[in-house]
Amino acid sequence: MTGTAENPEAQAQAQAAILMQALPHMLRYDDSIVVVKYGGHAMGDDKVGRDFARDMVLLEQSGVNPVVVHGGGPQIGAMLAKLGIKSEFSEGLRITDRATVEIVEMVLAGSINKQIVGFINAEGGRAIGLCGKDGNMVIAKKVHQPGQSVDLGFVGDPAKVDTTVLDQVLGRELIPVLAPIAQGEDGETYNVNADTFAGAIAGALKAKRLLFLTDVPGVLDQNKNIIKELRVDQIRALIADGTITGGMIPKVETCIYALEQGVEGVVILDGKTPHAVLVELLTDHGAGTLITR
Ligand SMILES: Nc1ncnc2c1ncn2[C@@H]1O[C@H](COP(=O)(O)OP(=O)(O)O)[C@@H](O)[C@H]1O
Ligand SMILES: CC(=O)N[C@@H](CCC(=O)OP(=O)(O)O)C(=O)O
Repeated sequence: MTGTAENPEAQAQAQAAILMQALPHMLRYDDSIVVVKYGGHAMGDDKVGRDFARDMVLLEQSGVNPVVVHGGGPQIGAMLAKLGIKSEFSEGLRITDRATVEIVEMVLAGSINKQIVGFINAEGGRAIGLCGKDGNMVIAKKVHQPGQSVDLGFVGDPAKVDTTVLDQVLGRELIPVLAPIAQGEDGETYNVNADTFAGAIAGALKAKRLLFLTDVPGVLDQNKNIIKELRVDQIRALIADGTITGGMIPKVETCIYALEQGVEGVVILDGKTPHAVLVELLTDHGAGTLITR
């Protein structure tokens, strides 16, 4: 038995000491923008969703301006399977025909977006759910994969980002929650990879941090140990020697893009670890892999 459980005063002192440890970190991020990409694999069950929402509300209350960009790849896959629509990927991107894009928009901008908004509001925050179409925030252009003959259909990359709507929302105790759906100049709806969307938003907002919540502790070396810090040139070497593969390649490429656009640092971390975002931003320990220029 620790003394604190029997001694409420000592317990309160211990709690106050923990709060004080967070002060330098709160000051560091005060009034700055942190974009958090919440991946479909990191979403898990309702408890994980509620914990994530509480972290966002705590950040907002600490003076940080969080912007959530969510994915939902596994959830789209489950809905397409339920409807009997076959789905395939080419180099990590979902081949998206007209029937598929309707479902993608329904799942991302509809159910997942509103679920996250609901979780944040239930924890005392005020979230506002948007997608790239709102206020022409993101204009997409159709993706053509070099050297590939396959037509990806309605898959887009962010060609233009207009932050007017976000500028209105940020700093007013509202937490924007963004679904990676955008309109093209041709008026069509495009399915945008959530990592790419988050990178474009973080770049346009010149965010202090871009956090990728995924299903691994960070970038792992050949022995599966976490690499705590990486610079852009080291990333290129890790891709070249085969240490970074699969879904991690577009993720780290987005990191490089975001850093080039003026984001100060990008962190890849495990979204299923309780309070991963708070550990990263508000403790001395930190979490995941920090990538800087
Ligand atoms: N060096 C590496 N370190 C960590 N993960 C890696 C590495 N190389 C490949 N990966 C893979 O990348 C995956 C994360 O990418 P992805 O599945 O696209 O994530 P998300 O769905 O969260 O966007 C990991 O689950 C892992 O299988
Ligand atoms: C073009 C493309 O592949 N879009 C993704 C969008 C969702 C996403 O990226 O979700 P995660 O972050 O959970 O992977 C898709 O259709 O799955």
